[in-house]
Amino acid sequence: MRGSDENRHPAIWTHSLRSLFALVMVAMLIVVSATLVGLDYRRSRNAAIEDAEANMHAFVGRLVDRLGVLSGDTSALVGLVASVANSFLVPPPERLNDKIAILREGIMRSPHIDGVYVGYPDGRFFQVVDLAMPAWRMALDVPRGAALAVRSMEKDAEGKPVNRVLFLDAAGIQFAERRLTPTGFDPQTRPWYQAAVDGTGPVSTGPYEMATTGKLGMTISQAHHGNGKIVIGADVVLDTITDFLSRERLTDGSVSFILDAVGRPIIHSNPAMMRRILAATERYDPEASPKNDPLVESIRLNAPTAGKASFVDVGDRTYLVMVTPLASALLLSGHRVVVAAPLDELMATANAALLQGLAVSGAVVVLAVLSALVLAHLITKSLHQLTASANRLQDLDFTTPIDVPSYVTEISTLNGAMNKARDAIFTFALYVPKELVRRGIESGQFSGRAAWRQEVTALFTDIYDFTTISERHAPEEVVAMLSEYFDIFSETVHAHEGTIIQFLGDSVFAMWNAPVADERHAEHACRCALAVKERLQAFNEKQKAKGLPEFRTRFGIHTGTAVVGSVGAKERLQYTAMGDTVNVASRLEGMNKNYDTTIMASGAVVAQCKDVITFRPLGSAQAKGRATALDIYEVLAAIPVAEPKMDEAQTGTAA
Ligand SMILES: Nc1ncnc2c1ncn2[C@@H]1O[C@H](COP(=O)(O)OP(=O)(O)OP(=O)(O)O)[C@@H](O)[C@H]1O
Ligand SMILES: [Mg+2]
Repeated sequence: MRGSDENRHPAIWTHSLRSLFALVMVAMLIVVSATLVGLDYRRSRNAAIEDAEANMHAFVGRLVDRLGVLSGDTSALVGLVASVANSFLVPPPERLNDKIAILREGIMRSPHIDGVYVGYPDGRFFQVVDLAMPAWRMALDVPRGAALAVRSMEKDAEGKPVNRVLFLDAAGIQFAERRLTPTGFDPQTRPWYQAAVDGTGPVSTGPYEMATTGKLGMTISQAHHGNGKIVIGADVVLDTITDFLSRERLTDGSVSFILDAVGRPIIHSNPAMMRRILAATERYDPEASPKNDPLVESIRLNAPTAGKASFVDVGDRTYLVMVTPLASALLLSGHRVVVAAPLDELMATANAALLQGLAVSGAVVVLAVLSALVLAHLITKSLHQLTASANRLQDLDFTTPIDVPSYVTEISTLNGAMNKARDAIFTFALYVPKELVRRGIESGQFSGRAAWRQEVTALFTDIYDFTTISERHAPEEVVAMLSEYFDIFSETVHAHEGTIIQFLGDSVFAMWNAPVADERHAEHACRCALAVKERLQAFNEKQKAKGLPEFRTRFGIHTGTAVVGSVGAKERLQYTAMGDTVNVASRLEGMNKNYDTTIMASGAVVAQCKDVITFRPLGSAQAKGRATALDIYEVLAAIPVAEPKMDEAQTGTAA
C-alpha cells in the first residue's frame, strides 16, 4: 500500500502560525506582564505600607511633640507657680492682684491652657480662666470686653464661703465683679488635688470632662513647695488634641485614638466616638464604653507589637495599625496612641497603579496580539502564497511565477529557493508527461516501483511518413510543428479525462482508467480520438495555408487488462502500461494503413460504448504477433445525446 502522508508524517499537533504567534505572544506577555505587574504591585504595596508606617511614626512623633508642648508649657507654668510664687501661699483674697498678675501672664502665653487655679486645704479656691473659650463665656455669662475671668472662692469673717467672679479686660484691668451662690465646690475632693498632694512633683490627671465647660481636659497639678497642701493646677483642654487627631489623618477612613492604661479609648479622632467616650465617662457606664468598638476590641485582644505597624482584621476589613506608648510627655504618660488606617485605602494608590498596570499590560497584550496577528498575517500571507505556489508546482502548473515579496528574510530566501525549484521542475517537467505525473500524484499511484493488473483503454497514434517530413524540413521547424501538434493532444486528452503516457517520436500513447479511475474509459478514449481528429483538421488547414505538410494521423484504441505501474531504474522511473492490450492498440493504429481508416478500435471497445459511439465494422483481423484474430471497427462519431424528453407534467400538455 502506498506510504500515505500519515505514515510518513505521523499526525502532529498543528495550528496556524497566526494562532501560534498570538498564543505565544499572549502567553509570553501574560507571564511577563503578570510578573512585572505583580512585582510592581508588591513593590508599591510594600512601599505604601512602608510609607504608611513612616507616616504613622511621623504622626505619632507630631502628636508626642504636641503633647510635649502642651504638657511642657503647662507643667512649666505649674512648676513656676508652685516653686517661686509665695503670693499663693496665702489663700484669696490676700495678695489677689499678685496672684492675678502671675497667672494672667502664664495663661496669655499658653493659649491651650484653659485655666490655672490653686486649691487650698481649707476649701478655698482661686482660678484664672482664658475667656477665649466660648464654653467659659457661656458658663460665666461674661460681660462684653472681658478677656479673663477670675474665680475666687473665699470665706467671710464668720468663715462662710464667698464665691466671687472678677472680669478683666485684655489689658488686665478689672472692670466688673459678680457674686455667685457658693456651690459647695471643695478642691480637696478633686482628683488633681489628691494626686498632687500624694505626688512628689507635677502629676497629670484625667482626661475627664471639665466641671464648668463640659470639655474634655486633663490637669497638670503640683503641690506648692512652701506648703504641700496647697495645690496648683492647670487645665489643658484636649480639644487641641482631638482636633489634632481628627485633622491629621493618613486616609479618609483612618482613625487615631489614645488608650488609657487599661485599654479604654479616652480621646478619639472620630467626633461620634468622642461623644460616646464622654457619654461613657459621664454616665460611667462601662457598657456604653466605646471599648466595644470592634477596632478597639481587636487591638485590645491582640495588641500589635509596640511601635511596629501590623495588620489587624476588623470584620471584613483589614487595618494597618500602629500602637505607640506615650512615655515622653507628662500628659497622657502611660497611655498609648493608636493609629489605624484601612489597608484598602492605603493601598488605593497601589491598587490604582495595579489596575493601571493591568490595563496597560492588557493594552500591551492586545497590541502584541494585534502585532503578532499582523506579523503572522505578513508571514502567513507569504506562506499561503508560497503554499499556493507549491501546490501549483505539485500540479505542475508553471504559469504563475513565484513572486512573494516579504520583509522576513527566511521567507524571501524560501521564495528564492522555490523559484529555483520551480525553474528546475519546470525544466524537468518539460521532459516528463506533466499530465501523467499530475494524475499519478492525484490518484496516489506514484510511489516507487510498483505495478498491478487492471482494465485500461489504450490509445496509440502515429503520423504518416513523418520520417519524410522530418527529412524535408529544418529541425527547428519540425520541432515547432510537432510541439503544436502534441499540444493539441495534450489538451484534448486531458479534456477527456485521459492521461498522456508518452510522446515517442511522432507517436502518442494515451490511457484511460489509469492512473485515475474512469468508468467510461473506453467511451472517453473514443470521444477524445474524434475530438483530436477534428482539431487536427483545423491544424492541417493551417499547415497547408503555410505551405507546411499536413500531419495525417492514425489512431488505435483497445480495452483490456494490462499491467500498469511505475517501472524502470530506481532513479529513472517510467509510469506505463504493458501487456497485450497495449500491443493490440499499437497494432490497430498501424492497421489503419491497410483499411485507409483514421480511428480503429477493437470489439472490446465497441462492447463498452456502442450506445454512445457509432462504429463501422471492418471484420476481423490478425494483429501482427498475435495468435487470435480480433474484431475491428472504425470509430465514426459520437451519438448525439438525445435531449432528455420532458414528461407531460413538465410541459403542461398532459391530457
Ligand atoms: N522509439 C522511438 N524513439 C524515438 N524516436 C522514434 C521512435 N520510434 C520512431 N521514432 C521516430 O519517429 C519518426 C517516425 O517513425 P515511424 O515509425 O512512425 O515512421 P514514419 O515515417 O512516420 O512512417 P509511418 O507512416 O509508418 O508512421 C522517425 O523519424 C523515428 O526516428
Ligand atoms: Mg509515423
